[in-house]
Amino acid sequence: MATDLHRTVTVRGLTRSFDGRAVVDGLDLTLRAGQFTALLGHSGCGKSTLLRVLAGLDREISGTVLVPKRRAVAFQAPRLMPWKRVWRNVLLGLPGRPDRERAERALAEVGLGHRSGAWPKTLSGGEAQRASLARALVREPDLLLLDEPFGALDALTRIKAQRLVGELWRRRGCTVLLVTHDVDEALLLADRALVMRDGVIAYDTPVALDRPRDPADPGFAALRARLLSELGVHDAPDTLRDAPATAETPAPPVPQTV
Ligand SMILES: Nc1ncnc2c1ncn2[C@@H]1O[C@H](COP(=O)(O)OP(=O)(O)OP(=O)(O)O)[C@@H](O)[C@H]1O
Repeated sequence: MATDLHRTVTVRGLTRSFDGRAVVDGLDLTLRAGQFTALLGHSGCGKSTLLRVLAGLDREISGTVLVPKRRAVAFQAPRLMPWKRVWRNVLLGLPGRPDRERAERALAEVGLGHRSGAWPKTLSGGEAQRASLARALVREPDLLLLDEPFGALDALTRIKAQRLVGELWRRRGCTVLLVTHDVDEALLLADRALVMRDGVIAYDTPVALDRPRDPADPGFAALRARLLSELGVHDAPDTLRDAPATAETPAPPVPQTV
């Protein structure tokens, strides 16, 4: 494991513009070694842009960005090459001779050791997402960047995948930045939550709750309400109080995502 310094992220005055419009606009951010941070914000506010910069996928920037050398990213779409078996997908882009055992160790870590020789099209959505996670883990990242990795999964698979990421983070001790639209997901997993707005980190709060997290915990509910308010979403209980449900007008679904 690298030293704390090598697992830290430091961003100062980061600006990224598209067609003369600054999507990220003088952003400052420090991520401590081993910290699990969730990044929330409205669609189009620049979360993925920031993540791509941290991943080294976008260098048309101004400002200072110091990130661990060993970093890996997993996206909402698993992005597996259909013509390569799962284990070869896991090793994609790594230098040296393909080492199937190495790929299988990473696949075993995400509970997919038995699908190593499969073709991507034969995997379920959750399995494909786990394969994509194995591809990130095989790089032994000091910084793991996750861009809505559970967004396309059904509810049950999503819960399992969230638990898996939580376990992997505890086991690996890497610094994690998770982009999500789901406030509850942020509070279940992260020990810090950020809200991005107007190209900067507009709100930054520790999530100092006992683990495993319990949405019924008053502290959880309070943070949830605060984050939803930062995101400009009215909290569900208030909405329900304002407009009590009747038999004819069932209660609206509880908003959890933005
Ligand atoms: N390559 C690009 N060329 C032009 N504009 C871009 C490019 N990439 C992103 N943008 C613009 O930058 C803004 C921020 O995009 P970004 O994908 O970072 O938002 P986001 O917060 O991740 O959104 P979402 O939550 O919907 O994924 C958007 O207005 C988007 O259209």
